[in-house]
Amino acid sequence: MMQQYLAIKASYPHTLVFYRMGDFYEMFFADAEKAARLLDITLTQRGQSAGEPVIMAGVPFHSVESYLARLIKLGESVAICEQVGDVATAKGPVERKVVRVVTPGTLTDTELLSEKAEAVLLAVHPGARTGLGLAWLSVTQGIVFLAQCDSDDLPDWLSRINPGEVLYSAEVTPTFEKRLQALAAQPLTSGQRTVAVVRPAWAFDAGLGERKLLEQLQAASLAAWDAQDLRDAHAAAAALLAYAEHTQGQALTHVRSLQVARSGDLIDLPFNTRRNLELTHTLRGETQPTLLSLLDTCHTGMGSRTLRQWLLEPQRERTQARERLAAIGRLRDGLFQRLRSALKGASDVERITARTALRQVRPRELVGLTQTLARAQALSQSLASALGPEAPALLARTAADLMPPAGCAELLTQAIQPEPAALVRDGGVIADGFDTELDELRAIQTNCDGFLIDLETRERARTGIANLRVQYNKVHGFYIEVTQGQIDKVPDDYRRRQTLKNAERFITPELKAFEDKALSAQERALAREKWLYEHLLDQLQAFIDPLTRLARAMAALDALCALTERSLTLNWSEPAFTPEPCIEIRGGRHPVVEARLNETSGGSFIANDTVLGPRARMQVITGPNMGGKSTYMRQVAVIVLLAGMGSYVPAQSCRLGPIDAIHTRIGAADDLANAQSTFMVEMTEAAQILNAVTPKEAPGRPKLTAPPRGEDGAQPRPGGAYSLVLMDEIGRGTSTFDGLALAGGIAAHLHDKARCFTLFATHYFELTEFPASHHGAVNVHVSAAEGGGKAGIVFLHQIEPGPASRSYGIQVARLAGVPAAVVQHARHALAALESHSESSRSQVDLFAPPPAAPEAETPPVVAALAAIDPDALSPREALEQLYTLKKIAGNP
Ligand SMILES: Nc1ncnc2c1ncn2[C@@H]1O[C@H](COP(=O)(O)OP(=O)(O)OP(=O)(O)O)[C@@H](O)[C@H]1O
Repeated sequence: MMQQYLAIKASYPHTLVFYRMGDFYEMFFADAEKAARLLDITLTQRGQSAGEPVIMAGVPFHSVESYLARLIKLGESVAICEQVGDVATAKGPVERKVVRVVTPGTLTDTELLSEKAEAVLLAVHPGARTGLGLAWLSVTQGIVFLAQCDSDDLPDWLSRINPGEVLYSAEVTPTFEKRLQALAAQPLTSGQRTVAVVRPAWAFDAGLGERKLLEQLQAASLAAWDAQDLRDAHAAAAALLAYAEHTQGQALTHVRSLQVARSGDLIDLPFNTRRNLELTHTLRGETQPTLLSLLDTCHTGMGSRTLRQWLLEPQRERTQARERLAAIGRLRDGLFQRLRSALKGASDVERITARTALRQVRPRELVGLTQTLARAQALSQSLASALGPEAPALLARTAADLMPPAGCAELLTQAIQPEPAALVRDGGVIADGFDTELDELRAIQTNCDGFLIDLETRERARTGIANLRVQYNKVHGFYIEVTQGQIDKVPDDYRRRQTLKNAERFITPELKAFEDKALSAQERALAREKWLYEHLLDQLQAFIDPLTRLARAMAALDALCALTERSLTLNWSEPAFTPEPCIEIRGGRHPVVEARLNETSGGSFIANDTVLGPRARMQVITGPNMGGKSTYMRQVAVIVLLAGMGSYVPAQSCRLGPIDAIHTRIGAADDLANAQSTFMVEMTEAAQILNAVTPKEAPGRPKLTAPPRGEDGAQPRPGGAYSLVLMDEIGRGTSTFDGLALAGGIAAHLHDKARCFTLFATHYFELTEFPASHHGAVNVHVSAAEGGGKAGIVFLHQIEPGPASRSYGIQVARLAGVPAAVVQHARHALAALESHSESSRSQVDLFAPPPAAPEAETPPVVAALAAIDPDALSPREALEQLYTLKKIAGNP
């Protein structure tokens, strides 16, 4: 057995091997020690192998899921090694095989997966230059995604893809490996870490990847997806698919879709934006209150996952958003309520379908699927009939896709018992009446006594032996017992089995046949059930594609119903998209802050307008601390994002031009782990934004020399899109002058050179002079009133035109409970500072561009050289010129 174990372990050197022995999964040697440490289970020793004691630790098979869950959470992978041979006939140890490998990126077990999030596997392949090929998939979702990106953008892609595992080649450069390992070790927004897994270099073969993709998609060319040239991504896909198949122990027949993610397709939401806007996690890493937790009133896990994806991956092109808005518009008239009640309690068809394709599906999941197919059919019909001929396209498609494939539900109902056992190996899964042989085998078990009584009666009548008895014992099995006195009446077809003192025992061909059946009936029934279940899985494979479509339609409908419900409950309105660049919001609110105020009855949220367009593309926002600057800025970004995903928005009205990215620099967090100071983090983030929003000078195009000014200054990027930039108190992490100078420089750059709408909140009053010299900028302030409350200040949270008159920092400090003596001291010091600064203030133009560097004079020797035309010179003249040049250069 140890030999068998060691041979298996050799193929999984870096994975814990769970080796099935009876009712336990055992681990040996180093695996046992590791598992004992991680799971806090007991280590034992038994026997010897190669002269060493065998150290082992085990977990009971019936509770294996909870141990697996803990190990996966710790980033471990586990190979599940089952007995596959026949225990009865095996000589030596029963044959065993690893049937699947459970890894963080390829989970399919419902028990191990979060209902609301996908487990994603990613493969990364550095190309010849600085590009990277990416390929990723969630095994339960069945879509392969491909992308090629710049190496510098890897962190943003990682944060967007949120993989549980990332695969890379053993032959990447040590620098790249180090960088990837470091990125993987950083917690994602979700607080989850990624496990980086090294795979052999040959697994990353572009040709192989393309072939595998074509095989999965059953297509002849990748051109239909415009993916034929993504060689680095093909290489990544080769490793991705091979690894996923390796973990599932079989082909991924349900993976039939491909999507190419191009960086220009989506509204960019860099890591900082996702974090600062608290889209899926709060700044503290909790899952609520966040924008997603507010939006997600879905009734199914599939719906929640879809909603999350819509939120995090809004498209720049607005067809999709328009379709969703049209669908919500139609659902709002009460239709959504009827549909939702049918969605409640629906099973996770998407995951069940994937598990069916992977032949891992459990009987009860199939019962859930059967019931959900009935719901889907009802949903499809009621949706189609409610919509009529003028249906929005998305809803019409959804209704069509929700129609279950013909024959699927019938097959399942006929095949599976209404309340089956949890596992096929326990029996009691296949329905009565589905298979004659199984029915017979079951009948033998249940009707055993009846058959024996019936046989006894018939044999008594046939032989005339009144005391003939049909009986059974463990040693001899079934027999017919006839007392010695009646022996002469025994018919010819009776065969003697045993002779006793007073009686003879016989067997007949009929009884022998019954015995064969009865004795093995239970075992055979179990075997038959297993076979029938496998056969059922074969038949179900034909339904995988329509079931996948049905699952996606159901998930989309659930997400749309949730958005509809939110739009009504929270009083949101439909955004309008316009081709010209603008952000015009009337009565905008921050939905999460508003919800919190409602919950805590902390007053009502004050709605605010925002108007940004080519004439006013930057707002310089001033006002007291606690006044609501951050809230206002975030609310604009959140509204833009919600509209981008195709949701109604928390505003009275909203008109939006094309937006290609949302960048945020808010708050300052020390990155102690990476030894970066608050100020360093602040500047790094600012630099990233400035680089991202500044159009790159394409070779051959005229240089952007003078900063463009006035109305024509900032032109939209190709495609007419602007980025939205939120800058909150930039420069505050250093000394006042440095900070102010940097803030002024950054504002000027964003205004003059970048293609963006900017909300620029600051405490530097000097910056309120910025709009005077920059025509695309305006001052706004959050209002506060003096005199009210015990701190002498009331926050009105209203955005008003013009700069703030003062900052109220001292009042806020008092409000926060700073001792009165300190507040008094500060007031005194403030008065002194203000009078000093008034008197010594010199006119400094903070925003003037630096003087151009003086033109370097052309050296005389170069000028002389330029004047020479070599073709026009005789050899002698050439020699003279050479002497002259030497003289000019000062060499006699
Ligand atoms: N429009 C609003 N209506 C009602 N309450 C608001 C509004 N905006 C902000 N608030 C409340 O004021 C609090 C402070 O807001 P916020 O953090 O946006 O202020 P701030 O001006 O950015 O402050 P600081 O300059 O200190 O960062 C919020 O937590 C919220 O409770």
